[in-house]
Amino acid sequence: MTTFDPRRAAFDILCQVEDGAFSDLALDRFLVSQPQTDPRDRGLLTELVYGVLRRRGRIDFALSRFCRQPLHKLEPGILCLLRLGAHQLLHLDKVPARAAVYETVELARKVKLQRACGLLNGVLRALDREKARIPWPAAADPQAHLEHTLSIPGWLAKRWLAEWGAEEAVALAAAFLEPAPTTLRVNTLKTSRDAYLSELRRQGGEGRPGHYVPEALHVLARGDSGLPGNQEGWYQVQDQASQMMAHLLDPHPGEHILDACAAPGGKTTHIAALAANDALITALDLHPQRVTLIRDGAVRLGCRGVEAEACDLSRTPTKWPPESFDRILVDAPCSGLGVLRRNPETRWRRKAADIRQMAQLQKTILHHVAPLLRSGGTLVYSVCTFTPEETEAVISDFLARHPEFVRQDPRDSLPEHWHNLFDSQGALRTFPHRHDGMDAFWAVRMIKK
Ligand SMILES: C[S@@+](CC[C@H](N)C(=O)[O-])C[C@H]1O[C@@H](n2cnc3c(N)ncnc32)[C@H](O)[C@@H]1O
Repeated sequence: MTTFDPRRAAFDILCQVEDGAFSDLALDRFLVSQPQTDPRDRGLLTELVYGVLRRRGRIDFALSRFCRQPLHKLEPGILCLLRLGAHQLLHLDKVPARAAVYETVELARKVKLQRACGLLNGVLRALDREKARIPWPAAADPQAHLEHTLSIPGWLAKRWLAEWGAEEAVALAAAFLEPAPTTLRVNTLKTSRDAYLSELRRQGGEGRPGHYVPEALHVLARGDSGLPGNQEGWYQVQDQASQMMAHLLDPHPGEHILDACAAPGGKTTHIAALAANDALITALDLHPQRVTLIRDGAVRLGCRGVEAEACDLSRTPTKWPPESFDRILVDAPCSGLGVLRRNPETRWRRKAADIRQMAQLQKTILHHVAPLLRSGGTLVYSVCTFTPEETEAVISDFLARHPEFVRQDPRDSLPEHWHNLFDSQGALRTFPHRHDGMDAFWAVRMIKK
């Protein structure tokens, strides 16, 4: 077993994220390149990267009390080192304070920022001495509590308070600070959930069935050799909320189905499995390199009938005649605020203007796919966010422009224990602090008259 320096790797990955990389992809890339390494180093690296990104608001609140310069005036590399050191001091019980300070100063030397050693030493030691006396804003001041204690950017905190009220906004923010569960969709084309769980246990792991989706399995512990059956296509890593969308679409064998925004293909391959591998599925995505992921996934999972191709649905699609499809899923590009646990940097990247832009794109995509659905066909619109602009407002706009569609309350056709996931308008809404740890998704089912 080889070793690597988790703090150095975390620094490099956080710098990449600062330059626009996605933390989950950058972390995966690094971990895949270091297969034979100590699980404790891998664990610390993951904790450092996700922890700093999730708790940045709180870390900065603490640092700004001890740093004479405003944080935004610091060199990005130095600020990154300060955040790494502060996260260890504030949130990692298992790292002794002396080690957190010493290792951060040493790291500064390794990354050629030795000129910051004095600053790092001074600020981190002061933080360690005074950390019990930091006046964290309490829930009585919900805006400050959300921003500085729970690390929600100010503009988002303001929106959540207006939309949800203080108690719910705080509960949601707290849930988004926790790591997301590892949830699998067991591939029923190759095995069953019971058989997979038995195999996981046989190899020293542990899991528990998802509460809602019959294929969902939460992994509680991995065996020594990881998860069984990756190459064999026994599973797809997929949040349980995401797994609900193919069930909402309700595909049947023999149908022609359009998955309009399909990459990397989690829902496409689920649709294939639910249709007993006997549907023709046209899977589109804007980005050709992401279309490759759909094809690779379909091969690994043994899905037949998947035709994946690049297509920009912000333009009118001309390849398919009207009424070509029996069912359409629009799993639209969105602000992604429902998956903050998995993409923690999203909270710092998103701007209010993005939400308006996304909503416009979602309306355009829906408008362009509407003619492709046959009369009597089913259209499901889903997003992994919960802003009113990208959910109810998109559907109101769509139904006003397309009176040939009606909303359908799907509860009658779904298991009874799903019913509490629907609001009074028949929209599916999931939240991590309420529903079996699921990501926050929103979806509606519509029928073409
Ligand atoms: C939420 S993701 C889809 C996730 C996918 N359904 C799954 O379950 O694996 C949204 C997708 O929309 C794609 N997209 C963005 N703009 C698009 C456009 N104009 N036309 C088609 N696809 C688009 C993105 O590339 C992205 O892959």
